[in-house]
Amino acid sequence: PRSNRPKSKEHKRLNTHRLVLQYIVPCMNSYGLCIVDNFLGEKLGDRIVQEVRRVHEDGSMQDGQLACQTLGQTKAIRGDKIAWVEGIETGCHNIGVLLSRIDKLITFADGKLGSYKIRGRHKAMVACYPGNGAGYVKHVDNPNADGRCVTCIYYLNKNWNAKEHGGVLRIFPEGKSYVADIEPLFDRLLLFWSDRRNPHEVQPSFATRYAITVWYFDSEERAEAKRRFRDSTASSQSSTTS
Ligand SMILES: Cc1cc(NC(=O)CCC(=O)O)nc(C)c1Br
Ligand SMILES: [Fe+3]
Repeated sequence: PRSNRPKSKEHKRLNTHRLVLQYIVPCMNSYGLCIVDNFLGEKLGDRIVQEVRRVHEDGSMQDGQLACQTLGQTKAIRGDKIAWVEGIETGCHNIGVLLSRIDKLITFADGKLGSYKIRGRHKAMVACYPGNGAGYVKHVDNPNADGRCVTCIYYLNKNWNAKEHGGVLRIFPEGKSYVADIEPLFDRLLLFWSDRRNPHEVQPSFATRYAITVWYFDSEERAEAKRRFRDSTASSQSSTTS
């Protein structure tokens, strides 16, 4: 049947173009966040879930670094375990395909997402909330102009029921009277501005909750952040040597 006929390359390219220009760009510029459901389709989505499960079961995930230093009950602050993945490691091929598909979206959108010029990104952060009721305290991804401009999160959780499992990502768009409650649903891609416009939290999760996050850099802000970092380390070295 036509439905599973392989889409021509050109056909797929036009689909991406339309998705970006008619939906993602206007949505980001109006609301500062955007949800794309059924991003890759079930087959590829399933393969990515399998790879993430193996990364988790191989024990290659470490406890996420603390969102803020609190003595004693550190576990209560960060329950998620994370692993940094480029997508070229053995057994991570499909995670690599996901990253190249998100890269294509961002490249198509370049120049139209705010006034950002995006020329690079972080490695992907594969995260797992173990479902013990842990979540993630409210925070801003990039509060001090470290260069990150867009946060992209790909969710991998089939049959997720927020009533029962919690794990909702709640975004508090700055200056708005509403909050955005986003369920971490399978094959869902979420994009939002990484700066103070989008404080967010993960509500307590009561089932295993997987997500893959990539942060894209604005070239100017990133270069400036590197300059500031170089100056600060240089000055601290000079003060120690003097
Ligand atoms: C390590 C780290 C994780 C996160 N994750 C979330 O905000 C959760 C998003 C979701 O899974 O819905 N954010 C920051 C700023 C750092 Br750093
Ligand atoms: Fe975050």
